[in-house]
Amino acid sequence: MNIPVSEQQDVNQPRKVESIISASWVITMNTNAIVSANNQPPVLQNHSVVFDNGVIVDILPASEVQSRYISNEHFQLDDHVLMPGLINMHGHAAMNLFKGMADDLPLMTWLNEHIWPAEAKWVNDEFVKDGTLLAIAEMIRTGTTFFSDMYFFPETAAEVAREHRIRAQVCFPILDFPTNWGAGPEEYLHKGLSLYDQYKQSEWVYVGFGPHAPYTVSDEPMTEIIKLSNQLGANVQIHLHETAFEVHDAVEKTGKRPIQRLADLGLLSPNLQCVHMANLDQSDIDLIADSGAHIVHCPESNLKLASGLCPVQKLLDSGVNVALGTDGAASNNNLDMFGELQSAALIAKVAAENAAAVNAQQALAMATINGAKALGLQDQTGSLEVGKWADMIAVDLSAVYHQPVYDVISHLVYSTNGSDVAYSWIGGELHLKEKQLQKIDTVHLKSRVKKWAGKIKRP
Ligand SMILES: CSC[C@H]1O[C@@H](n2cnc3c(O)ncnc32)[C@H](O)[C@@H]1O
Ligand SMILES: [Zn+2]
Repeated sequence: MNIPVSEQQDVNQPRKVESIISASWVITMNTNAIVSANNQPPVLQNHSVVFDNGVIVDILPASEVQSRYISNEHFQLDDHVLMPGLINMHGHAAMNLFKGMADDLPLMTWLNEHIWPAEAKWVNDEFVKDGTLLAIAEMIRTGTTFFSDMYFFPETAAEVAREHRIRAQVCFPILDFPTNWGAGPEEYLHKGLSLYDQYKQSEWVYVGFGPHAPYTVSDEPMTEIIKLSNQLGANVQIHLHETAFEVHDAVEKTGKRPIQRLADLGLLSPNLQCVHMANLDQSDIDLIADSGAHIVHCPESNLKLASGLCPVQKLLDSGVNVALGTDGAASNNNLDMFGELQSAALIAKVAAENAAAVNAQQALAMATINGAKALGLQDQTGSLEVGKWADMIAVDLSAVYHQPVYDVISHLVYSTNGSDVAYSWIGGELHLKEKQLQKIDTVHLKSRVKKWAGKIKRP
């Protein structure tokens, strides 16, 4: 191939690139490194990550970067940890507008008596537009670069994510009954498939199927979902085994535990993401492990709604991929993935009656590379590696309350929260700089949200 002389690279000259980020610590979460000696991902001291066209091109000691690369943009982040952006694998973004509306209730009372009536009254296209942007602002501010959503008006959530340049998996809802978004399963599937078509080439928005739960989706639509998702190779996300009531009620009505029913229908596959799984026995774990389906653990929602404890260590020991999600802000009540990964590490110890259960590295993996695996995008995101998207964040450890820093991984899991996130890049685009959102007009957003709050009020 003939390269024009003007474009030829002199091997001795520094290569011109889009951006260079140098930080005191770099945690790559490289998949191979995680399984290296002591299961400890390496912490690279004083390293630089170099990216061009939104993709990582090099990770090297900061002392070598000047001689190899040249860029108009070089961030020198002392006392910061550079790491992969967090992946929030389950939520209902627009529900941010219902935050604090119905607290201290168990799941079915919360849903039947508060949330579903409120959704019937308020949820429309405008609600989803403003609520989703509010959620995106919180997620970017606290370190999330990829989120998964399951809510009504998914075309609006997808558009808000696309417009604001955050990556998203948008699972369109399917239920047996009508809602403000559609008349029933046929219409949900029809609208969802056209949304899938719209984004099938996108590297930012991934459309998946969102059957709400086993107790709201009967066999006929479930079978249709299985057929269509297999044809397309699309992901499916479902709330599953969230409460003991769900499991007992299913056994009483169908003679089967919910996951057994779904297995018999043919839903279990590596394209399936099972959310919650807070009430499991060994037969459930075996079904998941054998199928290659993924689990999305939502520890804070499970605690708040008193749903149960997901046996994360047992699942990991069985070879199941466990990712992490916040669930919606009406059952959490925030979207801070640093808080979530701390909760995940702490609760696992009580659940397993073992302080060594879900150590800091495993918790961090759940919030990064395991999310990417659940999405089927582990070659694109979830760790900092050459050739992957530049989806990354820098966490500021300079505050007095972070001193001393012996082990940055311990700090990130046990003593950091989302407000310590100072920088965020998605596909190399700068979204957060010195803790300030760069692409969202928060003054305008807050005034829109205040208007909603004035109308909705807490009953
Ligand atoms: C089909 S759109 C999403 C639907 O799910 C409701 N929801 C929110 N959190 C939970 C949960 O923890 N379990 C079950 N359903 C949940 C949400 O309000 C929407 O109606
Ligand atoms: Zn949920």
